[in-house]
Amino acid sequence: MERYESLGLVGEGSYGTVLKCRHRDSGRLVAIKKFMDSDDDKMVKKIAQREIKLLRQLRHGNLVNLLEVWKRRRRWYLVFEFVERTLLDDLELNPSGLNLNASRQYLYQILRAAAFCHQQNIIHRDIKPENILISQEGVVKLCDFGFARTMASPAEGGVYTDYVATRWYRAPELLVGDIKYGKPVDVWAVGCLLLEMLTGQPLFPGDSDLDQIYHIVRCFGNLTAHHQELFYRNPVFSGVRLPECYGQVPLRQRFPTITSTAIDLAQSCLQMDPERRAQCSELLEHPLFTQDSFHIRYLCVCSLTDNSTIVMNRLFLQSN
Ligand SMILES: Nc1ncnc2c1ncn2[C@@H]1O[C@H](COP(=O)(O)OP(=O)(O)OP(=O)(O)O)[C@@H](O)[C@H]1O
Repeated sequence: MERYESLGLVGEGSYGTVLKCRHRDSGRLVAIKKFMDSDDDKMVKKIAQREIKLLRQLRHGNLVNLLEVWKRRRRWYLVFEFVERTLLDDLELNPSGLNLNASRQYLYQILRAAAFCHQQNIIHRDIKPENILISQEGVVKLCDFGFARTMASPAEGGVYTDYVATRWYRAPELLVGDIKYGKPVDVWAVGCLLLEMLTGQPLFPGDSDLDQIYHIVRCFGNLTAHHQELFYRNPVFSGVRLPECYGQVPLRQRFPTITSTAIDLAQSCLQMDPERRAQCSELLEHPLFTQDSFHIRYLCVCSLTDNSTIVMNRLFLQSN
């Protein structure tokens, strides 16, 4: 840590803090994620080790780049390239939403990041505005792999038992407690993000898990039969009835001014049945990105970092 000068706190998460720092020799700006004491707390240890393992495996222009890792006095330190702001900052500056071009440029890169993770059989499980970093050049970098994990193997029964995802972006299968979920949970979160970018407001701002289900049911109608069954079997909801939905308000009716192409993409993400949700790789081919004025240009600027191992890709975007 002596090699870095701290420039202040940029983030505080459940398992530690993130500091903006400058490398004293090179002057390079970095973000250092300092985990809490990991020897006392098993959860912190698990999250830190999982994040390190996955980040070492994941190198992509739209994922935050891990530069260095060390452990000192029972704490893990993760050094990342520094990225100027988050999508949450942009949304706070634009309370009535971002314009269509900005939204789809961000969305395209979020989908590239998620498609890459999915290709590697990794589910992010916590896609939300705070975890979308945006550089000065408009390059999106997905961060926070503390909850991400590799797909459960058939030997594990394809099941996951740990708790995931910030409530507002949580898919129906997670809300009812399905332990056999998969990549579609990230696709659901992406659908919520798209509409939040276009309106400036969270799509389903539930204040409890039950309220979250209510928001979803009010928009899309009843949960699937399988999810209803899981809900009634889940001890967390014992004695509770599923919200009855009178007067459904579909997306097109709720957002009449949003272009139908964007609504169509959101609908493909927000299918109640995870099996019916589109895959990220398919969504990259959606007309929202292939039609008229959307043009994306990649320029790969490759530069070797201090330890000569990491190649940084820069992505420049241009919209005509
Ligand atoms: N590389 C980076 N550059 C700039 N800021 C960053 C970087 N990485 C993280 N941050 C900031 O720090 C915040 C917390 O980071 P991160 O989500 O990785 O930590 P966490 O402890 O896992 O948080 P959470 O409790 O939300 O899971 C981010 O929301 C972002 O504002």
